[in-house]
Amino acid sequence: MTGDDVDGTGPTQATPAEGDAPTDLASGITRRADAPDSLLGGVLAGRYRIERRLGSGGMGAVYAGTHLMLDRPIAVKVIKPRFGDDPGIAQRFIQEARAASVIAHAHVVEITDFGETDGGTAFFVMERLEGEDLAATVTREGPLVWQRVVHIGEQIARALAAAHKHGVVHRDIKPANCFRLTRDDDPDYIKVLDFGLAKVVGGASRGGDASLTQTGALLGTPGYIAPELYRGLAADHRVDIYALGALMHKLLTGELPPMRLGSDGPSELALSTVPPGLQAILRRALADDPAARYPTAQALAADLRHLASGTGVSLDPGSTPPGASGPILTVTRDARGISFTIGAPLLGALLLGLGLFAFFSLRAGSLPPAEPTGVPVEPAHAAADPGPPVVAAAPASSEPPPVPAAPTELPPAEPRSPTAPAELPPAEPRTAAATTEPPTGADAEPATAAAATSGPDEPASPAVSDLPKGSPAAIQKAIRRRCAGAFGYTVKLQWKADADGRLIPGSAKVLGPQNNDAESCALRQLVRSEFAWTPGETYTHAFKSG
Ligand SMILES: Nc1ncnc2c1ncn2[C@@H]1O[C@H](COP(=O)(O)OP(=O)(O)OP(=O)(O)O)[C@@H](O)[C@H]1O
Repeated sequence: MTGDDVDGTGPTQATPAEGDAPTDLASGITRRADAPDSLLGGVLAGRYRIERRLGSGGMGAVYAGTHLMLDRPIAVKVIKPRFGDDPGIAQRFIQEARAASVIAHAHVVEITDFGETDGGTAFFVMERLEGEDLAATVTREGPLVWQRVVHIGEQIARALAAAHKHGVVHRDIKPANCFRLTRDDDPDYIKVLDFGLAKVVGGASRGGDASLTQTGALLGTPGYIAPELYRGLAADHRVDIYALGALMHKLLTGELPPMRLGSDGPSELALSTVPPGLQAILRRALADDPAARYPTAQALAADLRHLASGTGVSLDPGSTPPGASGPILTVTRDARGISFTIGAPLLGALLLGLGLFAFFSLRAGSLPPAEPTGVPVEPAHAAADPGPPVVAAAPASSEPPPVPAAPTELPPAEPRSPTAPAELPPAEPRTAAATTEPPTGADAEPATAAAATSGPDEPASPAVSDLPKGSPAAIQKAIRRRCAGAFGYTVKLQWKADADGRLIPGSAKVLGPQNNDAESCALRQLVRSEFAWTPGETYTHAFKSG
């Protein structure tokens, strides 16, 4: 919930012409009535006055309004016009709103109404919250003290536990979808937003009448997506547990989890001020193998509660904190916190073709195959490839997961990334060294600053206009900042971008023998970066630092 406009159109604050009478949008069939900005000043469904726009995200815009009869503040999420061309999207939007509305939990935003205008614009009505989302909090305040993170994490875990009991998997847990408000003197009271809505967007992007049962896409926000989804394996509610682990990591360190929570990883340093009990919780939530993860959000909430109350963390017997099996993947994400989807067949072909998941395959040899448990999220490749998954699914956990009330499935999707425009040049390996565009990730700094740090050893720059957001120069800047003390010679890096312009996990490598701390540090910074590049590009970059 960043409020950023992912379409690049910018949040519009248009108001109706002066003197305009309120429009009853429930009876309005015209496109004008359904265009989001024309909602301002109107009355939706005969009872909700729409007053101002709070922000917009990937699938819709959110407006502040008032329930006219009850004189009560409300917020309305209205589907975006571009989804209006999909005949099924409004139906799915409402289905998800209906599913989310039954969760009824203190830490889940309350959905009080939903519907569709005659013009086909779907909407749902929520309680209006006063505060900000956690993305805004961490951007403004930086890393939070661990006690706050434990408190916040426990509330989200409880919300997830309630949702999972109803068969609802969130699929897009991230700071932007967790709203922070003050309640009963608690300034960190959390309400989770947008349950199940990632699924709706995924189904929409194929166009036509995609149904809830269609599969074939990987949904979520890079950095928060569980490894089993990347592998195209059967997945379940534990993808939410992984995402919550990533969210807590982000709140604690300001960064997404590294590729692995190895003993010498940068995250170890980042987490060094965190109590060992919390580190163990994070490793277990972020376990690469879902079976090593918390089996339920309830179990995660219980451990967070134990930690908060000083009674220690009660890890299940036999479930080793998965320090050696921490998250393998950290994937780039857009700095504006925008969700996107990756077409799984394409991703799979890339990964297989390039051999980038050799590491996964090696690890998978030690994993016994098993059926997924709990609320299923269908594998990303299911529609395109009905054969067995490349890597065995995780074994069932010792603790029974909640019984799903209504299994949810993953609909197909196309990338939502705004950073992969169609007009970008075709993919061809190249070397890049400078940019005039600002990087888009957490390490973002002004391009001029990045360019200023470009050393004499950098390869010749291509046409500046060719360079995408998140250039090698920006990477260099970020790496220098993080690893500067260890450098003193030339480091050569290579990495590849996927079809959405995101770094392909495992593609980043140091050219030549990687045998020292500086190279390791540079590599880690690269794979943890949140930049985006031209889709399909291979990049090589050499620079001197120190
Ligand atoms: N119930 C609510 N009460 C108050 N403000 C809200 C509520 N729901 C959302 N908002 C505000 O509306 C803004 C836009 O919400 P929206 O869900 O469209 O953003 P997003 O999470 O970035 O989008 P998406 O999840 O679709 O990618 C949020 O940043 C938040 O400030």
